[in-house]
Formats: sequence, structure tokens, C-alpha cells
Amino acid sequence: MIGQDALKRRAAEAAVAEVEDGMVLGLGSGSTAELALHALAVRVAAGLRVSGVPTSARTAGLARQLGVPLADFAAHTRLDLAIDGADEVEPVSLALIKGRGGALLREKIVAAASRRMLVVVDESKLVHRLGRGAIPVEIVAFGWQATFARLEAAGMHPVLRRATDGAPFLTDGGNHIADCSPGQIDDAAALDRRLRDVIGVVETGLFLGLAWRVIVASAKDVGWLGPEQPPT
Ligand SMILES: O=C(CO)[C@H](O)[C@H](O)COP(=O)(O)O
Repeated sequence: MIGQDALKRRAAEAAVAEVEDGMVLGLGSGSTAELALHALAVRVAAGLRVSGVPTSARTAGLARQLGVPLADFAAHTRLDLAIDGADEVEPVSLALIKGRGGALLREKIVAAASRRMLVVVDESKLVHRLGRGAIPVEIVAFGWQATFARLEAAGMHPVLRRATDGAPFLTDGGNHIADCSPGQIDDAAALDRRLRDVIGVVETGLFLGLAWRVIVASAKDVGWLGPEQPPT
């Protein structure tokens, strides 16, 4: 029986095999993205020349520790390849839910700036339809109670994410997260728009039309979802 961590490592290693010399990468957040960073560090130590824009302070710290050179948007507004995990993946549309690790805003900025976003997951992340769990929604800390009330009125059933000490969770950008459960998601794009229309919402964990391919590790194999052809 192969454990979930071993599956995540397989997906992560398959993604890092796609990295080419000279690339500027997006470095994702979460346990699978961190396994990719470890695999990347091995290639960097062997001579691969790359740099990466981190999607969280935690990823930046790990990259420094592992000797993976960091880059920023001041030097690169377009990235070659982002490698990141996901909480839920719809296999046909490659629509994702991300942000249960709390890094969704930076992850989305990095994904949108990348020519290709390669998503790495184990098979437990595949869903028939998005919404098995809550959708993380990043909201401005100022007036969060008012934003929260507007989300409630919109039927999003928000739950404020809290840190282990009970205080509202703070993202790297100093925002809070409302984990929203609007019920069955028939139209993710419409839901995304409704969430964004709420004043105080910064970004949603719905990643639609951003993933290029998804690498899915199962006990049987490592499979690829999505078109081989990179987006133009
Ligand atoms: O979106 C994320 C963090 O904000 C992560 O990529 C997502 O939560 C998946 O994490 P893991 O690889 O640990 O299962």
C-alpha cells in the first residue's frame, strides 16, 4: 500500500522533470509543492540554472534553506512554469479549488503570470464536481465582519478561518480567509463572479482556466490530465 505522501512525491517529481535550464518558475505552496521544491533543489545542486517566485513566505524560506534561487516580479512579470498543488481538481475542465493552505492570492497571481501552470496532486484530490469541501475566499482584514455578513447574506455560509491560538488567520498579505460553502456548484464561473462582487473580497480559491496540465499520482501510475500542447 503506497501512502499519500509517496503519491504526492511521485507527482511532484514528474513535474520537476519538466523543468528546463534557464526557466523562471512559480513555486507553489502546500505539502505537494514543497516536495516539488525538494526535488528541484536536487536538480539545482546538480547544476540546473533556474529561479523561482515563491507563492508564500513559507515557500520562500524553504527555497532559501534548500539553495533554490528566488526571483521576483520586479525582474520578471512573465514566468515560464508554475508548479503548485490543489485541494480539488475537476478532471475534464481542470478547474481547481486552492487555498486551504492559506496562500491562494499569491498562488493565483503567480499562476496568472505563468505561461503554464502545472498542478501536482494525488488521486484523492480528483472530484466529479468542485465543492466537496469549502472554497477559501480571501477578504480584507479591515471591516471583515461587514464582508462576512455580506457573504452570509449571499448564501455563502462563510466560516472565518482561525489560527491555532484562536485569532483570525492572517495570510501573507495580511488578509483573513472566509471558507465558503455555497452548496452544489453548477456554474463555478458564475459563483466566482458572485463572490468577487462582494465588497471586501480580495480573491477566491476558484482557479478557473489557469491550469495547463494536472499530474495525478495514484497507486497504479502517474497520469497527466490536459492538453500536451502548451498554451500560446
Ligand atoms: O492551495 C494550496 C495552499 O494555499 C495548496 O496547494 C493546497 O492546499 C494543496 O496542498 P497539499 O499539497 O498540502 O495537499
